[in-house]
Amino acid sequence: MSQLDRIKYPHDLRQLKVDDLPEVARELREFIIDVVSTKEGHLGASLGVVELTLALHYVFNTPEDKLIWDVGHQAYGHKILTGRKGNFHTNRQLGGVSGFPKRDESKYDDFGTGHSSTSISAILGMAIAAQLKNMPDRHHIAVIGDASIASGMAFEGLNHGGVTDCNILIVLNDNAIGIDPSVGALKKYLTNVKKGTAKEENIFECLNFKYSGPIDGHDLPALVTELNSLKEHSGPKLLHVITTKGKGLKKAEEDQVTYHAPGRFNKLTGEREKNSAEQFPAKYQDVFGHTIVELAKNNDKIVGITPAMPTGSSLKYMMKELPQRAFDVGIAEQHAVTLAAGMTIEGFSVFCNIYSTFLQRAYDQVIHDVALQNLPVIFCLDRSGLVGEDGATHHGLYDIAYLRCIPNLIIFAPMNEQELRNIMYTAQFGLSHPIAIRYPRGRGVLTEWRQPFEQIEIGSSETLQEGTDVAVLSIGHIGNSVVEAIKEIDQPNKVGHFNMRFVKPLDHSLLTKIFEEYPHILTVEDGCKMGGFGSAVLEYANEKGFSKRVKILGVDDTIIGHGTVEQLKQKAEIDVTTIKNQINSLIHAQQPSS
Ligand SMILES: Cc1ncc(C[n+]2csc(CCOP(=O)(O)OP(=O)(O)O)c2C)c(N)n1
Ligand SMILES: CC(=O)[C@@H](O)[C@H](O)COP(=O)(O)O
Ligand SMILES: [Mg+2]
Repeated sequence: MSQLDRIKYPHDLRQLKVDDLPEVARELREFIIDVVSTKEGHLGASLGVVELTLALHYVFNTPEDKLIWDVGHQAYGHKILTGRKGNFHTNRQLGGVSGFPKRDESKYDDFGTGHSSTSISAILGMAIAAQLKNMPDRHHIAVIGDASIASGMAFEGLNHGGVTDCNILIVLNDNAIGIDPSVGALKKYLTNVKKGTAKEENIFECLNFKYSGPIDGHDLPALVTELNSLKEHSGPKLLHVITTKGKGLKKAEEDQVTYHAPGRFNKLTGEREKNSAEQFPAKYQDVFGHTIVELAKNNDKIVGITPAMPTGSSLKYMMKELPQRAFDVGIAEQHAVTLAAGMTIEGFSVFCNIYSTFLQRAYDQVIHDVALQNLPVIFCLDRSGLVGEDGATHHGLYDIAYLRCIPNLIIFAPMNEQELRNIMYTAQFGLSHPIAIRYPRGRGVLTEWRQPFEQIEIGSSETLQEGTDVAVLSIGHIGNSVVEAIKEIDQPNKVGHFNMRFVKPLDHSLLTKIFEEYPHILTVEDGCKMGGFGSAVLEYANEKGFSKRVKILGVDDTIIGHGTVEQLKQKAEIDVTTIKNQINSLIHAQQPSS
């Protein structure tokens, strides 16, 4: 039995001598590599904090002491040491262990994470509560990365924490990289601290934190000594540790961007599995990434912005080819939106690419800084709909609902790659309103997407087929599932299919015709039902006095967890089979009386 096998919970770890810990670290790293190499997931971040994870659980009395992992993609070691080693092979799979800390999964997961930069506020909340509850001996630790600490919310937490006497320890895990290399003035400052050339005053000390470090985050005895010493100091503290993302797997250390989440790989060599069908259909993100370069080469007013996702959004192509006009602003969604607003005022066509789930953080900026001033920012919302294995924290299910209620905003969802290109082409000339273009994670449907551009009329839909009994109104990529479903039914000529394209403005003349001509109406979307596209159709029908029933297929008012996109679509009942069954049952339903 290995050392690691003997550790079911941190209590077992604490029985070991410090000298035993490096061997546990070796085994833990090997175990993470072993599982992630076949089951996939986030790799580099967890490999980088193996020693830190062991040291924290060794020194502190978890779960009585509170420990929060910012983002949580680096918490695999934590999960394995806290009762989940046996199940870890189910990581990110349907019904299995979540890829992020989750309160209902373990009492060791003190706070649910997934989105970055929340840990300092949350741990401070717990620490203030401990004071109010007269629990002076409890320790409160947040581990946060160098990219995540540069985000506004983290600063807000530090700013507050520094004027308290709370027992909090912020561990800054500095590996100089986020998913892509870290950016910004703080990154430069931290680099100077590491080189020993920072100005006299330490930024964290100025904020009233007891600063210690930088120390080598892979040196277990040093970590244990430092943490034990910090444990004796009450009040706000920050420990700066230097780690290497991907530590222990050569390829992951050498190519940290790819090995953030590398997919399957050979656990001995680190070599990634080759996917022979990698070319077509193209990923939507790449269609965006290549198209913005193509457009920007002919239009010097085009600017691209990403908050810390150059690789995920594929803005990296523009950053390489037109670096003066493509900006990675770090994990700063709020700033990204308002920055875009400012540039738009100066006459630029700004494509602000933000994952649907991360735009949630910049909601007020979308309303206050963009929509109220009717600035024609072009939002590209990647990863809309169900994203799969990242699960609940990352699904882009709410954007239609949260954007639809904002005046001035146009909302468009392409059904395929060409529609994405065409709307980008259309928007670059400057619309009279801001626009949100939502598209999913993954691949489109076309074998040839680089076709000549065509302008799209705002508010126009596309009739894919006319029918007699059921009108299916789809929005975006999920329309392709409707096409498949119609192919599978016995009487396809009874079905009309309309690719609505715009959630806002809706194609009112088409809707009127549909309500007048079709006995049954079905709407299909890959977002939440409440306030979504189907709701918009219903509101229109209600306003115009159409009393026909509208059946809405979308995601119910419930949390959808992790699994493959296909499994989750089935669970949410927006998969091809459900669509087919719904159409069939409407074909066979009685004609409504009005
Ligand atoms: C609000 C938000 N924006 C973007 C992301 C996507 N994201 C996940 S991890 C990550 C980088 C985090 O870097 P860092 O904090 O340095 O941690 P490391 O991966 O280096 O351990 C980013 C940008 C996110 N999870 N949350
Ligand atoms: C942890 C995190 O937020 C990111 O790493 C996210 O998992 C990226 O998602 P994509 O794989 O869809 O780019
Ligand atoms: Mg980092």
